[in-house]
Amino acid sequence: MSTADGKAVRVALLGCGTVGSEVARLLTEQADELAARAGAPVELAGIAVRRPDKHPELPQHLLTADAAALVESDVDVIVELVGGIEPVRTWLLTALRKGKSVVTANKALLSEYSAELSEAADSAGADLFFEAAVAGAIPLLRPLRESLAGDRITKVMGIVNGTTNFILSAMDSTGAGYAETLDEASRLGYAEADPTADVDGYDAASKAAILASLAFHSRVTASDVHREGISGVTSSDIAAAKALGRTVKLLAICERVTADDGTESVSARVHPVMIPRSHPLAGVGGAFNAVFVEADAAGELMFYGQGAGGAPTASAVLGDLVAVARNRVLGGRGPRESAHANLPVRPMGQTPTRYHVSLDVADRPGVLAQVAQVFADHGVSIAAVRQRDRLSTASLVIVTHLAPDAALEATVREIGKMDVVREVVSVMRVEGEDA
Ligand SMILES: NC(=O)C1=CN([C@@H]2O[C@H](COP(=O)(O)OP(=O)(O)OC[C@H]3O[C@@H](n4cnc5c(N)ncnc54)[C@H](O)[C@@H]3O)[C@@H](O)[C@H]2O)C=CC1
Ligand SMILES: N[C@@H](CC=O)C(=O)O
Ligand code: NA
Repeated sequence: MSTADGKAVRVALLGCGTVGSEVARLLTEQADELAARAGAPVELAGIAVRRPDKHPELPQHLLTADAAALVESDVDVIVELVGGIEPVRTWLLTALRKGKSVVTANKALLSEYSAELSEAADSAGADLFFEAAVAGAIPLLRPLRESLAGDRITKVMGIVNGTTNFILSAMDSTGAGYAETLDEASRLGYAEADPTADVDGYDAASKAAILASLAFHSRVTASDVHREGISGVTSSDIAAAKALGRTVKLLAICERVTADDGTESVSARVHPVMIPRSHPLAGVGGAFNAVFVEADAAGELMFYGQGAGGAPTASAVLGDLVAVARNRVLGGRGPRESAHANLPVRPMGQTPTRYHVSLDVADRPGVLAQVAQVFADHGVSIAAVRQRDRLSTASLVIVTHLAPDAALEATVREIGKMDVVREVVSVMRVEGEDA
């Protein structure tokens, strides 16, 4: 299997859809360049697809529907671009246990099974690389794992799902409808095979789990991540945000939280937020992704670029493939995963957040005081209040200071039941402003 003797690095490509077809194209078109960079030819030895008869454009002698057999064949590296958990998990474990390296973009799999996959890679001395799994083309996982390995990361926050950002950007700028924008995102190759993974926040939650694990040297799985998608974001929310000079984004937020007694935990969450239109994340449109990283010594860093689509994602896959090939040529392997800190995950209810609450209330003396009292009863401090009168109704906008999320949720629940409250127009968490 070793290629230290200068033999070609033989690659099995599993899946040749939106991303896989671009990987196959780049591997073929840039064969000479890649060989020069890797130190040996990087040879496409086989391509597994569900229906080989549907791919007249691909070299027919390489095609197979039997991915398991291709994994077992004489190949050095598996590039997995099929997606989903099984049978992919079994294929990749088989490959790793036989010492074959793996490059994958499969965040759904990694966010639940990275411990098992990394252990298999470690035991066999193989590489397991997945830069394409988070924020597509943007080099983000390698900087977290390698460049920032000597620093102490405190926060990773950003837009990590292109499909939902594409939809929210369109709703904000043109007022376009939700369904038509989602169809367009699927047509452009941004959405997952089942787009509910995007709109319900599962895809972003998987990415948050991968980011939190790497940033905080701990094991965070997708099921540890608090998840809310964008299907509940209404035109009232967008309008309420606009009226206050804010916009709505779906963010993944991973934080190191230090309790009063000094103990540390990790908070990982995905939900829609209002951010000021002047915030750098507010200007990130379409399927672009952007991620802020805060570290003790480095300060603030921002990573920006194309987070979805065939060619951008293929760029990250090819980068990993060249790294794996180089390691094969030199006879070593790349940096391992580190989960030594083993920090616990903090429940969402105990995570400090801030809320924006927009209400229509009866325009009578004392109503504002009654509403404010409910916040006080739950220990929630108000940062700003704005009131506008409209005939017998007043529109009230309240922004809180930081408070445990459970206290904020309970406050909003109680306010919704008050007689003087005609309608709870919009409730959303706020980020990117001084608390
Ligand atoms: N499309 C995008 O923008 C991005 C996708 N990803 C990830 O990349 C992976 C692939 O995504 P896409 O290319 O969009 O998917 P896709 O649906 O376009 O392609 C999937 C490919 O897998 C093949 N396949 C499915 N079942 C198979 C089986 N049992 N045996 C052999 N081949 C099989 C299909 O024939 C197809 O060629 C997924 O894990 C996805 O989450 C990651 C980042 C961005
Ligand atoms: N469906 C994903 C693709 C990239 O990971 C997205 O929309 O971001
Ligand atoms: Na990336």
